[in-house]
Amino acid sequence: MFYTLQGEGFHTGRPAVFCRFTGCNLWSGREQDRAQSVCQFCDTDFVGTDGQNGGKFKQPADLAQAIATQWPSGRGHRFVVFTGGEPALQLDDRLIAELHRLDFVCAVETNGTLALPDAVDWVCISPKGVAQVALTRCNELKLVYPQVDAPPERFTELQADYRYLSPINDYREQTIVPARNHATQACIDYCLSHPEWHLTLQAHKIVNID
Ligand SMILES: C[S@@+](CC[C@H](N)C(=O)[O-])C[C@H]1O[C@@H](n2cnc3c(N)ncnc32)[C@H](O)[C@@H]1O
Ligand SMILES: Nc1nc2[nH]cc(C(=O)O)c2c(=O)[nH]1
Ligand code: SF4
Ligand SMILES: [Mg+2]
Repeated sequence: MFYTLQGEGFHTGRPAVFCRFTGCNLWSGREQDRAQSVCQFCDTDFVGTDGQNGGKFKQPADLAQAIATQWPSGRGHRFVVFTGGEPALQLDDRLIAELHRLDFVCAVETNGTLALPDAVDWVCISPKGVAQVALTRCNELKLVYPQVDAPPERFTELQADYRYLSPINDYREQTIVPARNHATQACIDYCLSHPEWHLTLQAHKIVNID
């Protein structure tokens, strides 16, 4: 868990507590499994619960309280982003209810393959490779581009208020993003010829924050 600025998509620049769940249904998180996985470009270490402010929380209220502790005291505009790993494996109605009680707006970053609690306030789906997207609508669709098995045209039926292309980043580089590499140029070209798609950059990597 960490307090930072949302670096991607619609809410870029917005202060948020990030709560990163362990585990994913599309990759084990082990390097030796990466090449055989459905999702092969993940830039994130989601193995274990020993990360920054990590731990195991038995009750939803305990996790909600730990999240609230991250927020600057006496300040409103509370916003939490559930990510991972794949948060849909663990997120449930009780946790969302506890966070709503604590006045948090709840967002989720998901690969879209699994159902989510209805009460989540903001859903960002980021499809991966051949994995079938099970959700039918979202607030934002944030497609990592290019992906041979997941071209933008595959998602025309998926309802989304906003559609973003996010240049695929070399997973070996956690921080530095070249100003304009091949993937970024490909995103620019696609957006210019398909104006319903907007470019988003991983701003946190550019400015080197969490
Ligand atoms: C680590 S994932 C966790 C949430 C969820 N499992 C998912 O895939 O959306 C968080 C975000 O990082 C993006 N991401 C992961 N690896 C990336 C990479 N190499 N380049 C660009 N975005 C990446 C994902 O597409 C997703 O939008
Ligand atoms: N600043 C920042 N913004 C982010 N947006 C999505 C992230 C993620 O890993 O889910 C992420 C992240 O790890 N850091
Ligand atoms: S990007 Fe998301 S779906 Fe892909 S391995 Fe990472 S956590 Fe899993
Ligand atoms: Mg990230």
